[in-house]
Amino acid sequence: MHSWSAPDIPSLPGQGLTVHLHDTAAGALTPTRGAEEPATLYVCGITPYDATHLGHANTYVGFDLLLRAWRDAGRRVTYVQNVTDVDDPLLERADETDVHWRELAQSQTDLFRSDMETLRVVPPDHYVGVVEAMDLVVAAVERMLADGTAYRVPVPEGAGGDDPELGDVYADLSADPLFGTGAGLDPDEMVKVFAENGGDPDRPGKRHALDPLLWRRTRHGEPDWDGRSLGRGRAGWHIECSCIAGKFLGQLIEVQGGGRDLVFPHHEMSESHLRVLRNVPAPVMVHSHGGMVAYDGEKMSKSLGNLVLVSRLVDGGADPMAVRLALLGHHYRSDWEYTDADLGAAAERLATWRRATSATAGPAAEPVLEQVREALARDLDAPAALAAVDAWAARALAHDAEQVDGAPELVRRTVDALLGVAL
Ligand SMILES: Nc1ncnc2c1ncn2[C@@H]1O[C@H](COS(=O)(=O)NC(=O)[C@@H](N)CS)[C@@H](O)[C@H]1O
Ligand SMILES: [Zn+2]
Repeated sequence: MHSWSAPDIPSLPGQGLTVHLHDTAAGALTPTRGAEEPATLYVCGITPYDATHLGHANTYVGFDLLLRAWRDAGRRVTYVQNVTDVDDPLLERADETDVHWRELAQSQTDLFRSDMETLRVVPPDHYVGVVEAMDLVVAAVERMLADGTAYRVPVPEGAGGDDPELGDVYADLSADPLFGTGAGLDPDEMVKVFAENGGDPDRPGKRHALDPLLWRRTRHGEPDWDGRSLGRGRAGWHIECSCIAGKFLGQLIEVQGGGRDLVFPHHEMSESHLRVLRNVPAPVMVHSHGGMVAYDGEKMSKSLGNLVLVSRLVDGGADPMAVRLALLGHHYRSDWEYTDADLGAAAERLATWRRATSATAGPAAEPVLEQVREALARDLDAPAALAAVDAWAARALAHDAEQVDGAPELVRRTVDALLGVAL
């Protein structure tokens, strides 16, 4: 699947610092690797409907900072993102809105791509839909059945499909002694959160309540794919990301990223499947999660319908760079409530920065570059980076500092390359 066109990233003098990121599993700041190591990043992509709300955008702009900081630090990055272009919630939404699920997925993925371009988010090197990756999932699930780390559960009576005795396939989590060590939840909480996020802890025939679905056999009226020895059906949610990340990122996923709502069950399960398939204890080095964006007092989400869409803001006249700055004004890991005032304040900041960098001379810019680099290296502290640029702009507009030729141009390049904001 094609991704989207990449924004220019201007070069900067010198080189960025080693990026430290908060690791959800360790609960601590963790250094990512040095310039000599190729960087591998997996960020879970959208389930394509109601795209692109500010919650989605908050997450992808957040990891865009990581990608930009890594490149500034001289690292070669391989970035992979999936699209969950078939899944229960997508099929439900397609039914509700009487749109064919393929059409819904296609149009919403197109809208997402154009929103990412509008926000100047650097595209992934591999943008992969689960539909096009179905064979990867079939091969992985056949392996797990052969290794005894997965098992079949009979399909409910009358669910439809050929040879129902083949059954759905579940992962046997007891094959992974490290399961659950990432999320920091006790067993009861895990069962509760699992059930709230598409899990089926009470399904008869399962060995353990938390065992996740790997392969769902054909059901009446649902799309299905050739599962070879599994029988026709479709991929489970978590194994999809294990397979797509595993295929393109080789032995180590340096950063597995997403919003905090993916910590459990999704990222815990995806990593568990990779441990079992690869027989390694730590397929993921840093577990990185962004905060939740709310609106009208509730987490912005499809089901609640309290969505603020990037495209609607921009169609309404908002400068995309003001939208991006509104997001950058909040630390990527913080939960926050979007208000229209956020956009207003960001538009003002944008106008101030544009005014301050329109001159040919201004206060020295090297300190700003250094402060922005330090801020991003410290767990992508965008608010601190914005404050450093604010301070420079105030001095530039007050004309109370030495006037260095070309300084405004270096500030423009710094803000563009590291924050993705075109002035
Ligand atoms: N309100 C929100 N605030 C911040 N991030 C959000 C919000 N809602 C969703 N996200 C993030 O946006 C990304 C896409 O979410 S999604 O469309 O529901 N799709 C999925 O979670 C799956 N396709 C991942 S494989 C995820 O990383 C999710 O954590
Ligand atoms: Zn995922």
